[in-house]
Amino acid sequence: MAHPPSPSPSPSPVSPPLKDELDIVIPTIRNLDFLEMWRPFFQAYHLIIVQDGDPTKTIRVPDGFDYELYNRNDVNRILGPKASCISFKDSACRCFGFLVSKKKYIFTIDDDCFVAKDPSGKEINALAQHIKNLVTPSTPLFFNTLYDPYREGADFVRGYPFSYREGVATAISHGLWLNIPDYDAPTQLVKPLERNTRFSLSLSHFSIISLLIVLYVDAVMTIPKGTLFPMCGMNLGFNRELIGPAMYFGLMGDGQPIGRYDDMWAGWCAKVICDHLNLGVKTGLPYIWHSKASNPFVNLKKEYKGIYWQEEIIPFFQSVVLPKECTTVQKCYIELSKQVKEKLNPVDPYFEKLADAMLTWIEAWEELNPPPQAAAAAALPTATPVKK
Ligand SMILES: O=c1ccn([C@@H]2O[C@H](COP(=O)(O)OP(=O)(O)O[C@H]3O[C@@H](CO)[C@H](O)[C@H]3O)[C@@H](O)[C@H]2O)c(=O)[nH]1
Ligand SMILES: [Mn+2]
Repeated sequence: MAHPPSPSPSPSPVSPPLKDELDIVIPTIRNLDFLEMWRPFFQAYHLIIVQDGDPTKTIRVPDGFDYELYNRNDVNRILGPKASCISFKDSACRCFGFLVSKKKYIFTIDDDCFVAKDPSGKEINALAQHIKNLVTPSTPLFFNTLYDPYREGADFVRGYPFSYREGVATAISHGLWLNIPDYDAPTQLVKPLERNTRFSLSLSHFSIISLLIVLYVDAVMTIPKGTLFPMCGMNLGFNRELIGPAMYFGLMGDGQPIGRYDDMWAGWCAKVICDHLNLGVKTGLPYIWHSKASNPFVNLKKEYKGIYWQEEIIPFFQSVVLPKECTTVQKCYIELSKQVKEKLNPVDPYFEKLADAMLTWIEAWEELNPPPQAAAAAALPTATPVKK
């Protein structure tokens, strides 16, 4: 008789992907009860919480999470005068978490973003999808009409050059949102009730049910080289080793003439640099459920200058040419800062301040993230987080 099959060894518990190579960065002004819903997906990972606003306020973090928390006093203590480049009273403060992290990957999420469900009703593990997006190549050089060719069940279509099929390394994974889409204030004002949901039923005339099938698009696509995009920071993953120094969220909020363009600024700078360094940016899955409709009138006050400035900022980024000597993100960023100062200063003196802050950011980045050989030599003091 054939030997009965030996019982397969009980599968070792699968370790969450990139568990020790990824930090989750959360900017916050409120208690982090939202983490309860994310617990199954986030608990295995280290969190970096950047507390904005009043540092004397205590932020409640649910038990069982491994985290370090930084408030404004910590930012000032760790960066000294360089703290001037980290925004106050704006979600832009999140980039401090990118600075102090020591991991290869970052996932950043807002505290009013919850677990969404896909059309089958299954809960979406947004973190796992970002990881998939980041560890598979991008295709910025030639558009694949079946979108992500590396996805299960897809591939490159006929006519897609084989010489391009290896793709390029993916630097950024940009996720989307159900319920409250990331609209600017004017759009939010004119469409106060619009929700991006799988569907919503509205009864009219008691007999007709109109299904508002709004956008759950089951796709991940690479943003083509040479094309900018509006990067939203609320559901965003990136490879910190590939593009980290470009993920500066600018000077926003308190004391600044503009707010809520932090992620946009970072996205425009990062995309121009990704294009120059042949790195990829993806957008699409995963979706999160965005719950908070921030006050459009307050938002309008913060973002109105950005709404007309961007009509000059976008042509600037579209015209940026980075010299071939710019072979690292830092060199690209320093060159970009020079061009910002020269070409955007006529738009508003704010851009001279922003260009200087971009340089301060790079100095801070290099101080906290020295290249390995320099670190060994200098054994620089690293950030001493509030360990919990
Ligand atoms: O002064 C502040 C205000 C907020 N935060 C934290 O930042 C995120 C986003 O804040 P919130 O969700 O309240 O505001 P939204 O209008 O929905 O944000 C959208 O606009 C972008 C702003 O740049 C943002 O990425 C989008 O989600 C929350 O975690 C707040 O706690 C803060 O740190 N400081
Ligand atoms: Mn929000």
